[in-house]
Amino acid sequence: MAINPISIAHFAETQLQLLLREHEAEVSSSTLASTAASVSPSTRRKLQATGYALTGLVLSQCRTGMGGRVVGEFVPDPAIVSKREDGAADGQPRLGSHGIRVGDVVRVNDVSAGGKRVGKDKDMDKDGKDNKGAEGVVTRTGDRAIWIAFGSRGGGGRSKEEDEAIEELWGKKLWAVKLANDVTYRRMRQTMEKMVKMTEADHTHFMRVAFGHMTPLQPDHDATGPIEFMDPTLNDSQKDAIRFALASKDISLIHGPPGTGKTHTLIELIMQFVQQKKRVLVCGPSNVSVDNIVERLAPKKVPVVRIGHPARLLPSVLEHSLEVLTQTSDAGNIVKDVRKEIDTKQASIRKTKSGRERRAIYDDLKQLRKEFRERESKCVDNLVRESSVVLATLHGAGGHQLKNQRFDVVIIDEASQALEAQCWISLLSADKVVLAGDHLQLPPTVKSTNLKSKDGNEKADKPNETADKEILKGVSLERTLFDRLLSLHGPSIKSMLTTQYRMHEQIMRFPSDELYESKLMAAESVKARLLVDLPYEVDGTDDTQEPLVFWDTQGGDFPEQADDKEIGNKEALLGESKSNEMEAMVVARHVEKLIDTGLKPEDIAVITPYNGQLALLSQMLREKYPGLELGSVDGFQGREKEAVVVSLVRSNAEHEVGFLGEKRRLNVAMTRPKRHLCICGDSETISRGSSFLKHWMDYLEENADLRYPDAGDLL
Ligand SMILES: Nc1ncnc2c1ncn2[C@@H]1O[C@H](COP(=O)(O)OP(=O)(O)OP(=O)(O)O)[C@@H](O)[C@H]1O
Repeated sequence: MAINPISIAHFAETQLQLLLREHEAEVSSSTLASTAASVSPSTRRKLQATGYALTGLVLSQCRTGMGGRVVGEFVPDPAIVSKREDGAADGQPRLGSHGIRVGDVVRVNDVSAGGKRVGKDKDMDKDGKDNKGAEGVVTRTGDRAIWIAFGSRGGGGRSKEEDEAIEELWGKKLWAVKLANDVTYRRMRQTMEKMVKMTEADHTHFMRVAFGHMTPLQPDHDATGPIEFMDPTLNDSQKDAIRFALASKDISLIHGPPGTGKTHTLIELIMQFVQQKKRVLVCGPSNVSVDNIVERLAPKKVPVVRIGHPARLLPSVLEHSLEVLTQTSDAGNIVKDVRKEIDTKQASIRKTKSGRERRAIYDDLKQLRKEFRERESKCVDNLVRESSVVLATLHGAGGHQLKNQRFDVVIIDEASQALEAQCWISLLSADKVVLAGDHLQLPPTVKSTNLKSKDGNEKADKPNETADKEILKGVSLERTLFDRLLSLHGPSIKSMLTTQYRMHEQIMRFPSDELYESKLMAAESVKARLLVDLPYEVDGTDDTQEPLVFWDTQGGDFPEQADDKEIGNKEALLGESKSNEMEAMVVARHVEKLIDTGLKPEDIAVITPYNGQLALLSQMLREKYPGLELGSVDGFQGREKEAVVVSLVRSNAEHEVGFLGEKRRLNVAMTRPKRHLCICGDSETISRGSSFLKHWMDYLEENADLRYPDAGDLL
């Protein structure tokens, strides 16, 4: 029987519209929108100062790197350096300070490419040729040089235009500018376009279930038989989740509340699939989420291959990267010779003056490259086919390496942090999916809409008749696949991990009761841990022997301030920011007292939902305690610390709580600490925000060590 079916084509069309709007919002909020080829020297310097550019470069050498990409080495322009006199004592010129990092996509351009030229030929050089520079990915940065890999498609698949663009850089004064990386957007768009075009007959069983045309099939436990777990440390809820995911015929969700060992569980699940001779594609929304799994899987000796640009991978997982395997494995030998030949030819272009000879070399190169592509694609295909486990980011799964590859199952970690369209990039290649995540923490950041809803997750976990309508109205990109499936099919498609290995029981109790149906249990090893029990010397004080402290600033002496000034780019997303200077002083004093006990600043995090407050707290604390971590609540998702101090900021006569009303944000804030959580806020204002906030304030009043700061004392 069908339940609230959603038309797949209509869904994809709506997503396309929403994605377009999101992309436009992203581009327009990006400083880089205005930095096409031509900018003035002062803008270039400004861009360097704000971390977006690196000026005063020349190309010093080129070689063919991994995947047949050309890697250019860029060094400071000797002319500029001698003028600036900032060469090092050893006479080697150094790059100025800049914010370009490994993995950034950059465009390298001739400084004279634009400048004063304006109007329609601003991107043209003197010959009227298009002069957009060369785009690449930063592979390494050093004091004296920066290395950039060119060739977007890799695999020697550079086009003639790309080659020429690189050639053009020789002998020129250059600068590099960071570009917005729109690969993710492009791949989502392609996937949605594909889904729009599908006919009914193209829809797999799994797709029909995902859109409510069919109900999920019953899990088949008989088919999987008795399971022998390899990891002896797994707890019962983890084992149940693994059994459930193995037996599922189409969709299963692993719901992992904070600290419950989602990744730990996924590693065993992957191993079990491998033992059953299944091919598994493992994805996550970020490179870090994927590398985290590669690192933990690698010691298990299963053949794994990680797809992705080597510059963006953790060094520890490089040996499993497809591009490295293409070179180091036996299969890789067949491409080596051709690459050498390409290198030699490439180098000879520079020595050739005559245009005719150059053209001849380009023709040869074209042939060689074709050969390279064919051989490499065969090699890549073999390597991918021979691997039981392929790992990639969700958008990486849309790359050419996985074209036409089918998998028995796709596993997506941190699925509740991915846009649904992003998930579908990987999902079209399999008939079964396992999603791991927690829909009660924050969804991915979306710029084109605002996360200000007061009851962001009110509907989660309940079959929701209006889910389909909502999507068709195009209300939200923030609704994740994880959340939508749960609403569509109800909790029978999920299995929840219930033992958490992070928080003291008293820190865990409120989120467990309020959001996780009181199902969370604190593992024996963590339930009673206090700061004073840390393995290094910490004095026993009111703070270090107390898991939960509430500094209640009620009474009107700790009022918030509206912060109109721009503090960071995120302001556009967060709206006008707020701060609270008096409350910041309470936070600072608490931090000082903790550090006075011997607690290391590295073991403390101060987090707040408001950027205005973050800026204020940074001014007060950053210099004094460099090891202390200061951040936004949103940015701290997925992290943990021994002690966490949360500054709630809001304190006003109108009882406005703004986006404290989003309980997923508060859930993230209160579930980061292991041994000590200190909340600073005005219970009067906050308890009027929502029933959730009221319950929280009541809980803190009853269970926390309640303290009332004296404003006079602080001043
Ligand atoms: N069955 C277990 N027995 C003992 N420790 C465990 C078990 N499962 C997980 N842990 C520990 O719990 C911590 C969190 O586990 P893991 O890193 O797998 O979780 P995660 O899914 O990445 O994070 P989170 O659960 O916070 O989303 C780790 O320190 C891990 O060693």
